[in-house]
Amino acid sequence: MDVGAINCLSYEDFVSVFGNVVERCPIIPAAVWSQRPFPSVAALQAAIFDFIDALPESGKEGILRCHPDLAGKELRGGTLTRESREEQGAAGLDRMDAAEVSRMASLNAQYKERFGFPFVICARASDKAAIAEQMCERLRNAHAQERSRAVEEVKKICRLRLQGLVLTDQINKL
Ligand SMILES: NC(=O)N[C@H]1NC(=O)NC1=O
Repeated sequence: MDVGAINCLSYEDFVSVFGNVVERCPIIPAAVWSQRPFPSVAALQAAIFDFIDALPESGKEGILRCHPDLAGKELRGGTLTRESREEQGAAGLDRMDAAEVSRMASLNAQYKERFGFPFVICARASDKAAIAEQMCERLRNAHAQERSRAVEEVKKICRLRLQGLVLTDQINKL
């Protein structure tokens, strides 16, 4: 799909195509649809990022709370979104031994206890060993610093999901 086709979408179709570029937050594409026509796919992405940046801190934390745990019960139960399942699979999180699963569960729990939202990282840009390391490291961050770090990861995930949905020639480049 190119930017011309994107600009022709009804809001129902737009939300159906872009509804999960931010995990389980279809309100974001539903909100930015009214800014069309977008001059480029990069402009669509910028509108999504601006919407996120304009949210109060509680709204940003709300977005983080829409993310499933990494290697958590949703992965085991098969209830992840398609995008999340593919990303967690790409990082090898669906192929962990019992010790790795239990370490990840303990880090997820410590992180949630400390910050009140789940650990979020762009799994496609990482792997299971690096993710566990990052969890340990980021657990030491201050709350506000960690919230903005996690939102940056949401944007990385969004960029890759958008890329997967659009053509990547000049005008559509991100
Ligand atoms: N918790 C978390 O980071 N979840 C996500 N990361 C990612 O790349 N896809 C997700 O669903």
